[in-house]
Amino acid sequence: MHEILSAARMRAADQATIAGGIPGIELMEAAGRAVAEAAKAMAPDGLVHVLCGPGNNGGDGFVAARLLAEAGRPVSLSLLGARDRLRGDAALAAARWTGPVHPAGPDLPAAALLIDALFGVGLDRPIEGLAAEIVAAVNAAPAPVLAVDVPSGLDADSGQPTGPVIEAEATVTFFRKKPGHLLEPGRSLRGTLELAQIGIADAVLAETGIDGHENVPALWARALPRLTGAAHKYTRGHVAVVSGPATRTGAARLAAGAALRAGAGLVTLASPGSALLVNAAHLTAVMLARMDGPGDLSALLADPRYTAAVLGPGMGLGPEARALTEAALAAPAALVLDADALTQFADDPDRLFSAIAARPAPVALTPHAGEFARLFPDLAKLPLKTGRARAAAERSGAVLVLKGADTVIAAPDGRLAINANAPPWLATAGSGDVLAGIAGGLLGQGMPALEAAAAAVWMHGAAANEVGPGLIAEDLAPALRPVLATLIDRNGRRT
Ligand SMILES: NC(=O)C1=CN([C@@H]2O[C@H](COP(=O)(O)OP(=O)(O)OC[C@H]3O[C@@H](n4cnc5c(N)ncnc54)[C@H](OP(=O)(O)O)[C@@H]3O)[C@@H](O)[C@H]2O)[C@@H](O)CC1
Ligand SMILES: [K+]
Repeated sequence: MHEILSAARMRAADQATIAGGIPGIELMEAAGRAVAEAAKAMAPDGLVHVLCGPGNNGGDGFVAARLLAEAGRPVSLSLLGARDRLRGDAALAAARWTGPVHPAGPDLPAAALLIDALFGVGLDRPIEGLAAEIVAAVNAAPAPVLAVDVPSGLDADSGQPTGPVIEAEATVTFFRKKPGHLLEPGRSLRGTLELAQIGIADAVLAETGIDGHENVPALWARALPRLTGAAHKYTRGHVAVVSGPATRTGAARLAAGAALRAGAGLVTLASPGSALLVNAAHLTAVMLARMDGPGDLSALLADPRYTAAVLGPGMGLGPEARALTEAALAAPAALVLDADALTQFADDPDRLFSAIAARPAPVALTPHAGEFARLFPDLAKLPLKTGRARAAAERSGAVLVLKGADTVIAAPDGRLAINANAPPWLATAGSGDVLAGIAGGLLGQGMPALEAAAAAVWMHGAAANEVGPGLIAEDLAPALRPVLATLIDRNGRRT
């Protein structure tokens, strides 16, 4: 249920189902029924006004209107375009509606609920003219809006509005979610999301292919590190985190604390001598090692007990900092490269990618949009965030975590997950440092790279939801405890 389908793949799934012998009108009846049920739950009484468009999205609206009326609800319906121009299943659905069909316009009745069945995945250009006036009127109306499939005006693949767009309280979509339900601003515009099954068999996915998955624990829970009775701290991995200079140490400490909370057995902060005292003053369970330059870091990481290293948070730019990252790339440990450790390669991204290709252990890159554009200037122009992440993972040979409110995680082999559990209060100073630390902690326990990165992003969002508004980055690592408790039981077994 967590696969994601583009608009084109969703159309292919509809068509394959219809070709397999299930009439399209049956799918539409099921879709309309799901919308009618959602409408009843949202507005238990009062008038429901259904706005129907000229295609099959409008057809779903006709079905929902009929079923609500049959259930005794007051319903009114308006249609954008002429009734005699409806085609196929939409025409069939309209023929079963016996109530009046009003011409759609910006004058809306005082309703308890508005159903937006104007445009679905068939939208292929910006909404304008009369339809745009209707969208504005719907958004200004006091009644909540239930969108059919996608809020009208939203591009189902990118999550971007194509122009005027409906702001919905809730959306009912069919068979599988579309990327635009999870990518911002689509995720905000669709309100709460309900996924309804309408008679399309799961087996059709083998034919259509998928565009990725929603990032949910089912994707990676089985790859979580397993704690056995025989576990001791040395079997749980040892993570090195590279500290910045004396005036910029907090970011690395945030990452180190998060790596420990994520389950790494040992975490060592590799600190320049000049920053040892300030780091020492703040550390307890995290250990401290003096590291004055790339030679020291190479010597430290040559010890195979170091299973992962995290570089970037607070690290700084310039040749010395870059030499540290080069040293880590040449070491055997798995790596998380974040922030400055990425920007260090802006002048020569191919140097980073060839170093990644030459090392056996995995690398996760965790850029935000700005850092991404420095490493992948051409890919940053691709229209879809999913396409940007996928292409960058393929080029770099690393697991790519393209951060944001809608973080996309992609592997070089094409696997991709869109994360959708991050609350807005996670956008705060130091939040990214904690994410890098969680990813390092999971990689250090031997979790495969895509799974570790996806799990880290999800846990980060879940921890932020535990904390709630007012969160500061220091709150995140402690909040991993209740999050981990939902994933790993007291016997160390994955739940
Ligand atoms: N049997 C099935 O397949 C099932 C489909 N299902 C449902 O169908 C939906 C997809 O239906 P769809 O493909 O007919 O497209 P839809 O979103 O209704 O819009 C296309 C219409 O709008 C028009 N148009 C487009 N853009 C426009 C614009 N900016 N401004 C103005 N007009 C514009 C375009 O006309 P055009 O002018 O381009 O000829 C066309 O008439 C899907 O989201 C789901 O809800 C479910 O019931 C399950 C079974
Ligand atoms: K719609």
